[in-house]
Amino acid sequence: MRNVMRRVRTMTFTFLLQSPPPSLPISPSPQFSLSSSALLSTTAQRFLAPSQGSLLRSASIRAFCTKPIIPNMEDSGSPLSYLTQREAAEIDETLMGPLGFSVDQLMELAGLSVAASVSEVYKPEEYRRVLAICGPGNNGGDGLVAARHLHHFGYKPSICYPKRTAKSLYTGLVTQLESLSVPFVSVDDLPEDLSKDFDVIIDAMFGFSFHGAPRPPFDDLIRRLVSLQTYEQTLQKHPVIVSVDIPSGWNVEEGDHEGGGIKPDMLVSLTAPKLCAKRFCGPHHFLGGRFVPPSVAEKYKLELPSYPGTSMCVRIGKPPKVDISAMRVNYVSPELLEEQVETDPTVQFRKWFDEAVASGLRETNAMALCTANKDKKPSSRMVLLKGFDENGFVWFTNYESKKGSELSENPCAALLFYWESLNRQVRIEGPVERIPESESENYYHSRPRGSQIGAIVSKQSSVVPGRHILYDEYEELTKKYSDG
Ligand SMILES: NC(=O)C1=CN([C@@H]2O[C@H](COP(=O)(O)OP(=O)(O)OC[C@H]3O[C@@H](n4cnc5c(N)ncnc54)[C@H](OP(=O)(O)O)[C@@H]3O)[C@@H](O)[C@H]2O)[C@@H](O)CC1
Ligand SMILES: Cc1cc2nc3c(=O)[nH]c(=O)nc-3n(C[C@H](O)[C@H](O)[C@H](O)COP(=O)(O)O)c2cc1C
Ligand SMILES: Cc1ncc(COP(=O)(O)O)c(C=O)c1O
Ligand SMILES: [K+]
Repeated sequence: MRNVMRRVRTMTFTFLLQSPPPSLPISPSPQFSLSSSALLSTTAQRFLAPSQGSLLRSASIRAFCTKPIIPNMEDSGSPLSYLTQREAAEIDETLMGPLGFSVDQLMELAGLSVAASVSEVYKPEEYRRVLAICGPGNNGGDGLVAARHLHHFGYKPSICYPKRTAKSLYTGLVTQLESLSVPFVSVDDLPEDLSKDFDVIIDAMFGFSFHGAPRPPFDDLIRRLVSLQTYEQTLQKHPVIVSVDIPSGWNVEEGDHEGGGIKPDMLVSLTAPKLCAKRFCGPHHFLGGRFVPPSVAEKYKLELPSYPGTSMCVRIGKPPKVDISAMRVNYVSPELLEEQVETDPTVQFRKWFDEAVASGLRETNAMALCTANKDKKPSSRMVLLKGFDENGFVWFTNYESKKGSELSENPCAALLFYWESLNRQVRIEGPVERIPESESENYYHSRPRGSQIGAIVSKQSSVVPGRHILYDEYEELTKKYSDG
């Protein structure tokens, strides 16, 4: 039997509620309040002062730098097709002619793709206030639909729709938004500086039928979006601009050929990117409009990425380069006070575990298991917690794996749970022992057949000569034990 149980006898527990101030000073400062974080150590049977906890953390941030061995990662940039203005219009006609789509359908899917792209990058907790600036054509319609979906996704949209189209499709979209109490703001009522009132601006003024130079009032609105870029240098956070299909004011094929146009942070190309998208330099280029039938793709020789799972959008182009040192989250957590915490850490763990399960977290029982070999060289990996009580925490693994042999050499481990949406982590440290073989057997037999066979086939931590070896052995064992 390869999959067997381990139990860690608990020696140290640490319950940590994460709510530090945005930046952690290296030494304690008056900024630290008692509620900023709390650590509970049962080994010492006392609580560390919150500032001590934060200080430890900030000190360790500066103290350690590991040099991992990083494999060479090739850029897997796949070819992409770009449409001319004429091709875009032709595809539109084909979809709504011989292919039987209605404009309402396509607009709904386009607007949903825009909302999905926005919510993939700009989370409502941080980018709640959305302004959709909608033009007179279908691009404007996409903006109206996107705003409705964003409302349902938890954003707070407002609409600027200065040139309304009298067709029932558009009046319907307006009615739908009004029924959600989404405010419509006139150009005159919009602040000159849009940076204070909005976190996201959806640019849905013009799409692929744009020509010439923008006419009023859109020229002025585009100017306001351009001027946001000059605020960028002075303000820490400025509203992000999300352009629908075409950055408004850009030539559909040549892009921002005169310079001085808007520079969106996100472009959501619909159906396929238009030629101007080659000039897009922002960090987030997405494709939406998951409705292209194969005949259209073949006719226009469209090379498009496939959409993942059930998603309405897919990122195209390289993911943005991030400044890792600037990545941070503002933790907003309730206080964790000594008197709120159970004296028995197992009881406290049960409480937090149940809350994590109730909050809908996936794989609440996934935990990092850290071991070290006899030379004190540490290693870690995820395993699943399969039970716990006052005697310890139990998981299954393979005795012959790396972790298995490390635990034989050095029967001590650290476990770590991180429940991100709750801002909580639990650290557990202690000696490890094998649980009785009968318990292992019972658990093994409770597993699904596929997992049982998989565990036998998998020689954990060893090099696999090829995928087929695993498949073949899996097949063989499935046949061998077909009688149950
Ligand atoms: N299958 C697809 O591909 C799908 C396409 N979809 C969406 O449709 C978009 C194309 O829509 P569209 O054809 O209605 O054109 P769009 O660009 O929104 O605006 C035309 C309006 O703008 C006006 N206008 C033009 N120039 C101007 C100027 N300089 N200054 C001022 N106004 C100007 C023009 O007025 P006109 O000049 O004709 O008087 C007209 O009123 C496309 O990009 C995508 O977002 C999705 O919904 C579904 C799937
Ligand atoms: C979420 C998750 C849960 C896992 N659970 C287990 C587990 O319960 N037992 C196990 O042996 N491996 C589990 N694995 C695989 C291990 O992380 C690891 O890849 C494997 O056990 C080999 O580790 P080692 O070479 O360090 O011994 C899990 C992986 C993930 C991502
Ligand atoms: C290698 C390995 N073993 C065991 C498990 C846990 O499986 P089970 O829930 O059947 O014990 C996992 C889960 O991801 C795993 O990846
Ligand atoms: K646009």
